[in-house]
Amino acid sequence: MSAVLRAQALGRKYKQRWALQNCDLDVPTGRVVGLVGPNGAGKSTLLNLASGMLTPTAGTIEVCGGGPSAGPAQLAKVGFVAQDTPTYAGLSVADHLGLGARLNPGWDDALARDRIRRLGLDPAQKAGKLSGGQRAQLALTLGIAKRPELLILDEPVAALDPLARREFMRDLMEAVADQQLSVVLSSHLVSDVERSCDYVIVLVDSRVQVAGDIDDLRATHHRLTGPRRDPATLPAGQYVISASHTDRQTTLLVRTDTPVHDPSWTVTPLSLEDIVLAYMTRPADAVRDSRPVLEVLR
Ligand SMILES: Nc1ncnc2c1ncn2[C@@H]1O[C@H](COP(=O)(O)OP(=O)(O)OP(=O)(O)O)[C@@H](O)[C@H]1O
Repeated sequence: MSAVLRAQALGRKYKQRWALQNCDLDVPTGRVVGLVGPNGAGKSTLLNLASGMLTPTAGTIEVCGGGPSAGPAQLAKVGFVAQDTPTYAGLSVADHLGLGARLNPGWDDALARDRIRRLGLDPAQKAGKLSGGQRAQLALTLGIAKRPELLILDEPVAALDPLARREFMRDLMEAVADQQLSVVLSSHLVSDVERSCDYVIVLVDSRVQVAGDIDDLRATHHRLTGPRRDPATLPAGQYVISASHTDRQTTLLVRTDTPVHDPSWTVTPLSLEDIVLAYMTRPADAVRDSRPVLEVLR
C-alpha cells in the first residue's frame, strides 16, 4: 500500500502528559479516509502533527513523502482545515483569497473565485461576519484552491446544521472527484463518514483499532446471535470484537474473512456505525494490545 501519511511510534506530550503516544498508522494514497474515535483519542493531535502545526515529542511522521514542516515545497503539498475552521475575523473574503495566492505557489485563483461566487459569498464581507457554515466553506475553499496532494480536515462540520453539513460534504466530494486528492477527515458523525469516505480508521487511546476499506469492513464483520456459548469455542479465523450474553442467548460481533456456516447462529449484517462503536467500546487491555493484524485490506 502506498501511504500518503505514515506515523511510526509517534508521540506528542504537553508538559508531563501524552496527548498521543506510540501511534503507528498508515493512510493510503488516493482515498477519502474518515478518522473516527472517542473524545481525547488523539485525532486532532495527530492531524496537527501531520500538517506541521505541531512537532513530535517522539517517533516520526511522514506526509506526501516528507517531514510535515520540511519547507515551503512540503507545506504546499498539504491543505489543512483545522477544527472550528479558523479564519481571520478582520479580513474580508477577498483578502483571504489574496493571502492564499501569496502564500501558496500552486494557488488556483480561478477555482477559488468560482467557488466563492457559486457559494454566494460577498468578497467584501469580513470573515468575522460570516455564518459558521459560510466560514467553513471559505476555509474549505482555501484548502482546495491551494491544490494540495493531501487535504486534512479536522471535524470541519461539527458546528454546522444538517443542511450546511450536507452542502459542505457535497462540495468536498466534488473537489475530491475533480482534483484526485487524498483526504483525511476526522469526524464524530459516522453517518457522514459512511456517506463520504471510502476508508475508515478507528483510533482509540492513540492506537489504530481497525483500518480498512468501508465495503470490506462491512463484508467481514457480522452479528452472530444464538444459544448461549463461550466465545472461546469459535473456530480459528473468527475474531470476537464484542460479546454480550443473557441466560440463554449469546450475541457476538465478529470479524471473519470466510462465511459463517454454523447453523446455530443467526448471522446479520452490520452498519459501519455498529462496527465503529464495537471497536470504540472494547476493553482497555484489548485497545492497548491491538496490532495491525486488525487491518482489513484487499
Ligand atoms: N494543548 C493541549 N494541552 C494539554 N493537553 C492537550 C492539549 N491538546 C490536547 N490535549 C490532550 O491530549 C489528548 C488528546 O486530545 P485530542 O484533541 O488530540 O483528541 P481528539 O481525539 O481530537 O478529541 P476530540 O474528539 O474531543 O476532539 C486529550 O487528553 C487532551 O486533553
